[in-house]
Amino acid sequence: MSLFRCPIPLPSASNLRTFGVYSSGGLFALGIWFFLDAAIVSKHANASDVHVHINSLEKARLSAESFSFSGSNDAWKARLVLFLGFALMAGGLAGSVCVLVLKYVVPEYPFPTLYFGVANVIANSTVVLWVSQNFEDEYNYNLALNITWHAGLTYAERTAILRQPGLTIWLTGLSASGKSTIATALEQHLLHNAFSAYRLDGDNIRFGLNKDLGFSPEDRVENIRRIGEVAKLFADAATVAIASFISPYIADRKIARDLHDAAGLTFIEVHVDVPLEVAEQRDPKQLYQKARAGIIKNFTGVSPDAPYEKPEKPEIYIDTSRESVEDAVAKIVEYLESNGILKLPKDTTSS
Ligand SMILES: Nc1ncnc2c1ncn2[C@@H]1O[C@H](COP(=O)(O)OS(=O)(=O)O)[C@@H](OP(=O)(O)O)[C@H]1O
Ligand SMILES: Nc1ncnc2c1ncn2[C@@H]1O[C@H](COP(=O)(O)OP(=O)(O)O)[C@@H](O)[C@H]1O
Repeated sequence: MSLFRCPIPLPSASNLRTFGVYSSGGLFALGIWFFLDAAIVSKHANASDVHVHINSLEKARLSAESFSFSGSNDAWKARLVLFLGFALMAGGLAGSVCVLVLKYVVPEYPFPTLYFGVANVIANSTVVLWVSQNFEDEYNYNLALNITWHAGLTYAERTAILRQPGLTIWLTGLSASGKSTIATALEQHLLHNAFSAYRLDGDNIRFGLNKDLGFSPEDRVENIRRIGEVAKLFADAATVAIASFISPYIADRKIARDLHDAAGLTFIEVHVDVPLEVAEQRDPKQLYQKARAGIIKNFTGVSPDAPYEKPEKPEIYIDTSRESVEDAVAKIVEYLESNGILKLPKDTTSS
């Protein structure tokens, strides 16, 4: 039993000893509390599991440096810290097993004394299992797909160089509500004011990227999923992506929004509203006429199987039966300026 006695003589005063026992217990409890607290905070802030050890490092940078000796060496530093962390945890686990076998598994120590040793092993094993499980999932996933994230410039670096933020302005509404007309005018207005802007339009995208998709509910879901991803790339490239799609389903627009939120990019939903009768009167492509005649199936707002779900809380609402195209553009620009998203020069006359 003298195996674990400290070789350095310690003060023998009994209250000093008691103080030592309680302080080490307190420190242990504090350590566990900090660990759990950091894990919970990390979970909320990063929406993923344990990031406690490498929170101060940018994950994209870490992955990009996986096979490189250049860069800031963050990856190597993180690996060293992780290696030491895992080595300490493994040492802790091995130590707890030794203590259990040598100190507690003896006939004189039945339950509950034996429980101290067992609890020590369980505590150490749980920490090791939990941490390794969380790291393993992510690396296995990337290994299985054989892909590595390559980070170049960060979004912050791009926007600083280009001196403009990236964002997505998402126009949703019935066919002929005025989405394309407003999107075109807005794109021109921003470009004339030296902002990079690019319009992604329902009709146009279906000539290329999404030419394999029709208007069944499944195809519309896929259409919006792809556009959400593309718009996010434009926004990440420090451009104003102006997406004008019917995008009839609330859930799909939310997916596009969440994608931007997760990347820290601004997403502004604009409901381009119009009464169905007004849209039908406009009917610039005679699509409503064809839908009423039964020539076009699944036509949004007309066919019972093609509903339009209005946004519940769009950032901007425009009723094009009451507001002109110029009013609509001014309203969007006003929103961008008053929310500190873009600042357009005051003296411009171009639109
Ligand atoms: N069945 C049916 N329903 C709705 N729209 C139809 C349909 N068939 C063809 N079109 C033309 O396609 C344009 C809408 O494409 P989107 O990609 O915006 O639609 S969706 O978001 O996937 O619902 C739409 O363009 P806009 O009028 O500019 O909205 C129409 O020109
Ligand atoms: N206030 C308005 N805003 C937008 N378009 C309008 C407005 N008033 C009339 N229009 C007309 O309505 C039609 C809308 O067509 P479009 O922009 O292609 O709509 P969508 O892209 O939603 O199908 C155009 O012919 C446009 O000139």
